[in-house]
Amino acid sequence: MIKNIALVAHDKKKPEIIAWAKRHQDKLIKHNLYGTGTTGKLIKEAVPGLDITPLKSGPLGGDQQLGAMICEGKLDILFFIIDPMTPQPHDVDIKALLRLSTMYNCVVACNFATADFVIESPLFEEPQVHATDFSEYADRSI
Ligand SMILES: O=C(CO)COP(=O)(O)O
Repeated sequence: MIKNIALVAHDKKKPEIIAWAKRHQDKLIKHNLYGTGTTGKLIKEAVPGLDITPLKSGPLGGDQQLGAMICEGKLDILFFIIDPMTPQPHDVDIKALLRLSTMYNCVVACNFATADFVIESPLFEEPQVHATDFSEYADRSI
């Protein structure tokens, strides 16, 4: 089952996500890949086999673009490697992205331990089963 997958890492985590993507390229290559601008560009340069569609850079709206994809059901898995020790100018966008991922039951990995679990899971190749139940928001327009 082909999935839509996003790869994102904060600056200090970029060398690690490049190495991680290289290590898992045989699995990633079978899916539609997206990345925030800088992360996507760096992975594409380092791992030319991976055809990543670049969005805007995170601080310039890329995180928001991913949030919009999640709302529209266009993203299945988000590898979002966060640097917890560096303040980010777009902290509100990061929070918004994590909130929407939670809301829409999108699979999210914020560190490499979880990223490994997700990519090694037998469910990685299976159709997504956890649709969000919006019945409690029936009074809202969805
Ligand atoms: O800031 C980011 C995620 O919050 C990542 O953006 P870049 O990939 O453009 O550096």
